[in-house]
Amino acid sequence: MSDKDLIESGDMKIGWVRSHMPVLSIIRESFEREQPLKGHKIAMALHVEAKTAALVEALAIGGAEVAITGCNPLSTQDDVSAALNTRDNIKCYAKYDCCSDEYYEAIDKVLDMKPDITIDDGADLIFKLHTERTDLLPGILGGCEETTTGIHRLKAMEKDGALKMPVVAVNDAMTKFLFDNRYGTGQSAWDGIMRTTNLLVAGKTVVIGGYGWCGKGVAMRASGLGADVIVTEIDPIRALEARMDGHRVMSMAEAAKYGDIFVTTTGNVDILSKKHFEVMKDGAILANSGHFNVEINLEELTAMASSVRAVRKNIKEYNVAGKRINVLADGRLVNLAAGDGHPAEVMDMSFANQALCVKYIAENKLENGVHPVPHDLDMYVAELKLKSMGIEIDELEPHQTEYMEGWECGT
Ligand SMILES: NC(=O)c1ccc[n+]([C@@H]2O[C@H](COP(=O)([O-])OP(=O)(O)OC[C@H]3O[C@@H](n4cnc5c(N)ncnc54)[C@H](O)[C@@H]3O)[C@@H](O)[C@H]2O)c1
Ligand SMILES: N[C@@H](CCSC[C@H]1O[C@@H](n2cnc3c(=O)[nH]cnc32)[C@H](O)[C@@H]1O)C(=O)O
Repeated sequence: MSDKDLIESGDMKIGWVRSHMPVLSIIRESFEREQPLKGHKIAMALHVEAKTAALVEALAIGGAEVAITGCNPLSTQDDVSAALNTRDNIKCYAKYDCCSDEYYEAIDKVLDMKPDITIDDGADLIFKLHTERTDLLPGILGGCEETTTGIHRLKAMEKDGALKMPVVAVNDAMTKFLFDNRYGTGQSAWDGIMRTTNLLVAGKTVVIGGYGWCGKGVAMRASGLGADVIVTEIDPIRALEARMDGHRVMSMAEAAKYGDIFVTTTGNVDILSKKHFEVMKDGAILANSGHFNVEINLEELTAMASSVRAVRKNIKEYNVAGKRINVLADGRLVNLAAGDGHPAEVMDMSFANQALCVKYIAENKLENGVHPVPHDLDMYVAELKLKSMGIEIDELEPHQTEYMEGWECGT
């Protein structure tokens, strides 16, 4: 594609999602009027695709200078990256399928702007700031973190006394994880798997590793598509939830024998490894929708395989003792590396939280450590979303408040 065609294609994608992100649009309009980010420099490492571009535009329109790169070597859409580079006060360094060196070089380039605010998805920028770029830490007002695993990583740093900046845990806003992780991953993981394989889900046995917010969504949609769902867990409560939601629950050692399609959503390593590959059926399909490329142990699978070949775009077939094991998108997030990521209406709420939290960091002096998203911001996003959907809800009447708060008439 020529540069002109790339930019045109990126602009079209951004225009489409912008018109389906009403909450972010309202925030963008207020940012344009009030310029709350004037003079701020924002460094970002997020999936560079159209919804992220809509967030980047809102921040730049709010007065900020923005530099962005990817947070996953396979999720960047080069047309969106090209379109972003035509905008004032925005520089994008992300490139699809970059090698590891290029990936980390781009993170350095973003940090070269000397940001005062960061936005991460997986804590790559913050990790770099605390290792090779510590000279920049005194200039940092704070950062935002988009995802569950990033927050685990930051809380571990905080516990060790290693976290030297404030970070807002955007993932933990209710208007983020209850919708993005559950309904977003629930839909987009299946979108990625179905468009990549062009196979039927109905009648298949689907094994979901992990029954957290992502796992619940992926399992719920698999059931809806007609699959027989098996869940694996390490947490007894979540295992019980899965069972009572109607799924079978067992160990992965057992489930590995039955699965036609496996989807990992744990944020943990080695959910699928040698002992599982050994007992899998011929033709099993493996996808990850959790974290980086660590949930499926591809090193072990490669070592076991007599041959590996590409059988379709984003599908590699490993021949293991005469059985074919198919891995989607090199074990990276199937919804982003083999699809377009979450639906726009879901990212609308996630990125509304990001925009409001960036403003919150710009306007408040926060202590070093991991901070929750302020409850009123979370509620504001929910209210705007409901309004954009044309939904009205009831309000407590004074006597109902009195009843709920009193103890005299409780029986
Ligand atoms: N694909 C996406 O777009 C997307 C969206 C949101 C979050 N994520 C990522 O997905 C992962 C899960 O996020 P979440 O919000 O669902 O987290 P969560 O903490 O709610 O759920 C993770 C679940 O995995 C379980 N688990 C951990 N180790 C396990 C093991 N060895 N076997 C079986 N289960 C195990 C945990 O008990 C937990 O119930 C994180 O890495 C997060 O960053 C991806
Ligand atoms: N960067 C790591 C960490 C997981 S990304 C998971 C996050 O991606 C976010 N996400 C999912 N879909 C999209 C999208 O379409 N655009 C931007 N971000 C997305 C979502 O909010 C979730 O918390 C990795 O690539 O493996």
